[in-house]
Amino acid sequence: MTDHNEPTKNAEKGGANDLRYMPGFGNDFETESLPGALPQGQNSPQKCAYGLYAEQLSGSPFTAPRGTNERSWLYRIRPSVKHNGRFAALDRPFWKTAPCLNDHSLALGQLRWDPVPMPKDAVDFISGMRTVTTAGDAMTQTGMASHVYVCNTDMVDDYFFNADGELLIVPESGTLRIFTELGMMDVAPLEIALIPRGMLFKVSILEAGIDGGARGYVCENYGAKFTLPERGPIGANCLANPRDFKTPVAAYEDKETPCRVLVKWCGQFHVTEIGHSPLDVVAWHGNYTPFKYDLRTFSPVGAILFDHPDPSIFTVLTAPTDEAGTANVDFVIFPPRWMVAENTFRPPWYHRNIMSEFMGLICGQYDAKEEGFVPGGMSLHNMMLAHGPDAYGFDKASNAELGPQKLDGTMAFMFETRYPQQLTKFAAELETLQDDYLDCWSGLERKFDGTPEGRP
Ligand SMILES: O=C(O)Cc1cc(O)ccc1O
Ligand SMILES: [Fe+2]
Repeated sequence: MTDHNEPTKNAEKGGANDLRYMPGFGNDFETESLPGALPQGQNSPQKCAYGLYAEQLSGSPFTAPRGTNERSWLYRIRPSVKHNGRFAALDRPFWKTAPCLNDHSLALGQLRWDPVPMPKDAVDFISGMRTVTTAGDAMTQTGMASHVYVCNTDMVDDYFFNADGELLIVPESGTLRIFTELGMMDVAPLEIALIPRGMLFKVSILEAGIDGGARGYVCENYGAKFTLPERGPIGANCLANPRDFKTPVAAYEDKETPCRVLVKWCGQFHVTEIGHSPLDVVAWHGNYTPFKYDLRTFSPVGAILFDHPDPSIFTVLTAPTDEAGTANVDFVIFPPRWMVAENTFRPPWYHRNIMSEFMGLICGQYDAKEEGFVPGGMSLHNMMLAHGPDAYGFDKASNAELGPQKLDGTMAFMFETRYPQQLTKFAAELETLQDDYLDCWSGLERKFDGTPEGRP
């Protein structure tokens, strides 16, 4: 078997960062691993070079407006019809799909978990996917799911595509090598990757992290594709800049041995056996592509005089709905930044929100919760359920000296959706669920005593 990835040919496992990428968000890219493999001036010549087959992969309806029309042309050793034989049912009981209602009997409340433990058995990126919440309805292409992946095994002859949505992958421990139809990406903690709906890929562990494996979070977006948020009065720069998104150059496997294609389709899993690798795309062009992005390149804009702005200022990617400003899901980060606001309670305020907030932590501490929210952990503050700083954080921030202060070495994030997030049985029964989470607010005592100063 050979991996072809020009010009760094045969990028072997272990060689992190030797892969090549093309910069830009939503660009029309072109790339070939063999010279002349990509037709010029047309998509579908009578005969393609090297005996390749031409195939279009459409990520939007043919007639979508120009700004949201996404498709790529793939030039491959065999067309995908040769990859999709007769499917058999496959059991992947921990990967759930919306609607998945009443899956547990846990009482309504704010929830927090310590990290998901690594299973003792061999699990790869697909069998190690653990759904925490589902929202909306995949069948109507609305909503999302929040997952955690825990894996300790490479996908070698197994390949996967998800017809139900795109996958936003947020590693927390361990570096992944993601080999997609359009090329290879190495993705480490503090980076994210996006795999478009319907695109085949496999995942191996390039550098092991926790327990000799890898762990992270995934947002499965059933709705409109993630795009960059409008910057409004911020102007043409800052937040996530388009050139920091990286799309892989073409790479292919020439492998004629037994392989399996796994598919998730309307919440069900299916498998078919084939005699070759489906990652056989030698050249491609188009704008329906996977990409990765380094969260350290996000340029935050924030409060430079007083008050705490809404966290939407930290939106990296947004998946819109038809209702203005009402996201199917937003991917928001809380990156290292300077806090300088005067006469201000600087951490997040207490609040209730129509949107439902799933949070994870990649490293460091989160300013509203210095204790109890640890890297690899997660919290769920669902539609209209009150939350905010714990008692310790409130006290500390209410009495802090308000000089310039850098929040450093930290990266939290939020999957925030307009749809209520339904808990799975797995999450409700997870041993790392913190039974005492609500106690973090129990020390918030009455300070009102009828005087303007209140009780200290
Ligand atoms: O709840 C949270 O911790 C996330 C959050 C952060 C913030 O700065 C403002 C609102 C908000 O929901
Ligand atoms: Fe919140």
